[in-house]
This record gives sequence, C-alpha cells and structure tokens, in this order.
Amino acid sequence: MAAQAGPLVDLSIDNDGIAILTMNRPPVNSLNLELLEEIGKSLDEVAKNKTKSMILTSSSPSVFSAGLDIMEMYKPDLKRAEIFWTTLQDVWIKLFGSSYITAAAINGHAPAGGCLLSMSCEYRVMVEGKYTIGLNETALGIVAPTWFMDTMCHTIPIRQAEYALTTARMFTVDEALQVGLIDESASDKADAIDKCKKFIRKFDKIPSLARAVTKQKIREGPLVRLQKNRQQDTAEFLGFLKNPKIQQSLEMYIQSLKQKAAK
Ligand SMILES: CC/C=C\C/C=C\CCC/C=C/CC(=O)SCCNC(=O)CCNC(=O)[C@H](O)C(C)(C)COP(=O)(O)OP(=O)(O)OC[C@H]1O[C@@H](n2cnc3c(N)ncnc32)[C@H](O)[C@@H]1OP(=O)(O)O
Repeated sequence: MAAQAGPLVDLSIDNDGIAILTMNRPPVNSLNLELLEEIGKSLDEVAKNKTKSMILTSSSPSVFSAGLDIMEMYKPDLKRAEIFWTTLQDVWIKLFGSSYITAAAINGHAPAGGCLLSMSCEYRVMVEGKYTIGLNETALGIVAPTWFMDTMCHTIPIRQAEYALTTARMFTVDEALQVGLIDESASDKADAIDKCKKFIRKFDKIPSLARAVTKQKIREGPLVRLQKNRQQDTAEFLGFLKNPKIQQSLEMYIQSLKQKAAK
C-alpha cells in the first residue's frame, strides 16, 4: 500500500454549522488502528463542540470504506489486535450512540466495516454507479460480531438482515434502496451531501433534546448489549485470530484481492 499522504481524516464545519468528516486513507479507506483512532477523535470533537450534526464521507472517488483492514487481522501482534478491536468498539459506540444528527454520504463501495459505519448513521445517501454495500463477512469465512448484526437489524427488516448476513449479500444501489439499507441515491458526492443536509434540516423545528433522547432510547438495546459484553467480544475476536483455519481463509482472501488489483 502507498505511503499515507496527508491526514487520515478531515473534519470541517460548513456555513450551516454541519460537521463534515471525510475519511482519507487511500486507496480504499480500509480501517486500520490509526484511521479508527482518528475517526474516534473527530467524533469526540463533534460531540464536544456541540455541533448539531455530522456527515460522514470519503475522499476516494470510488470507495466509501473497504471495511476493516485485513492486515490488522492477518498474523497480527495480539496486543495491537486487542487495541484495534477495542478502538473499533469505541468508534461504533460513539457513532451509533451519538446525540447529534448523523448522515452518511456513501460515495462508493461500502463492504463490511464500511457498511457498518454508514448503518451507524441515521440516514444514508449513496452515489449511483456500480457500487455495492453490505455485510459480506460469511463469504470470507468469518462471522460478523453481534453488534454488526444488531446494527443491520436496526436498519432493515430482520428477515432481510438474516438473509443478507447468511448469504454475504452485497446490494447494488437500487437493491439497497428497495430494502431500505440506504434512504436515497444521488448523482454524485455533492448531490449526496446536499441530500444529507436536507435530511438534517428536517430537524430545524424539532427540539434537540427530545430528538437526541429519542434516538438514544431507540438505540439503547444494541449499545447496552455490547457495553455489557465488551470483554467477551474482544476475547472472541482474539480467539478467532488465533484459529489457524481463519488465518488460512484470510491469507487466501488477501491473495485474491491482490490478484484482482494486479489485473
Ligand atoms: C463467533 C465469532 C466471533 C467473533 C469473530 C470476531 C470477529 C470477526 C469480525 C471480523 C469483521 C470483519 C469486518 C470487515 O470489515 S472485514 C473486511 C472486509 N472487506 C472486504 O471484503 C472488502 C475487500 N475489498 C474490496 O472488495 C475492494 O477492494 C473494493 C470493492 C472495496 C474496492 O475495489 P477497488 O478495485 O477500487 O480496489 P482494489 O484494487 O480491490 O484494492 C486496492 C488495494 O487495497 C487493498 N485492499 C482492499 N480492501 C482491503 C481491506 N479491507 N483491507 C486491506 N487491504 C485492502 C487491495 O488488496 C489492494 O492492495 P494492493 O494490491 O494495491 O496492495
């Protein structure tokens, strides 16, 4: 992978007071420890500055996020892997449990962890094109953690979520729209951001405390479930990394990605 040029995230506040958080880890915004730490810090900043809303997007022209960086899971240093996993848990708790309004302008592919980040927001607008979105873990021979599944069940009907999770279904933009995995499609990134802003403006006349408490109450179940089981969840992740069969599956998957990229 090429050396990182520039900061891993950009956090700016536009004239309407909306925070725009842009992931910037070329080529595919795969979520390694450092990117997750930067996303976490930005979410803290948005919360601290009492910004009313945030739009999550990517600087890539074709990928929102490729999900977790597989190199964090392949033959890892277990101490780093533990910090990696707890940082991912923190990011999800901060984003899914945030009191401010959140929307994702999905300007490209959003597999696995990329889909998770977008589903953790309250509204999703995806740019039209040959992009796909979904939780594809079973295709890699791995199991999405319960809180990934909970987030999907919070977004689309449980029957559709079970079918999508077990079959590792990657949805096209039209399919995602039909099932409710995204709320709107857009012609390009600027249009996606405009549509996210339109969603955010719907709350102009809603008292913000009532909105925030309602959001947090409706999201409480999945949040409490992870908070109660964090250590066990981390232990399962580390146990999974120690499994030789899983390491073999990851090695084959990395090879297939590299072969595809070389074509
Ligand atoms: C009971 C069980 C209990 C516990 C188990 C616990 C935990 C397990 C949980 C695991 C959860 C995992 C969630 C995840 O997010 S796993 C990651 C899944 N992601 C993917 O499968 C996406 C793979 N990537 C792609 O499909 C494509 O890259 C993409 C469509 C995103 C973009 O395609 P494009 O053609 O634009 O780029 P490529 O040429 O494919 O890639 C460019 C280079 O980037 C590398 N790459 C791609 N994705 C990743 C990744 N996720 N991690 C690391 N590196 C990645 C790719 O290899 C290319 O590299 P080079 O060849 O250029 O070096």
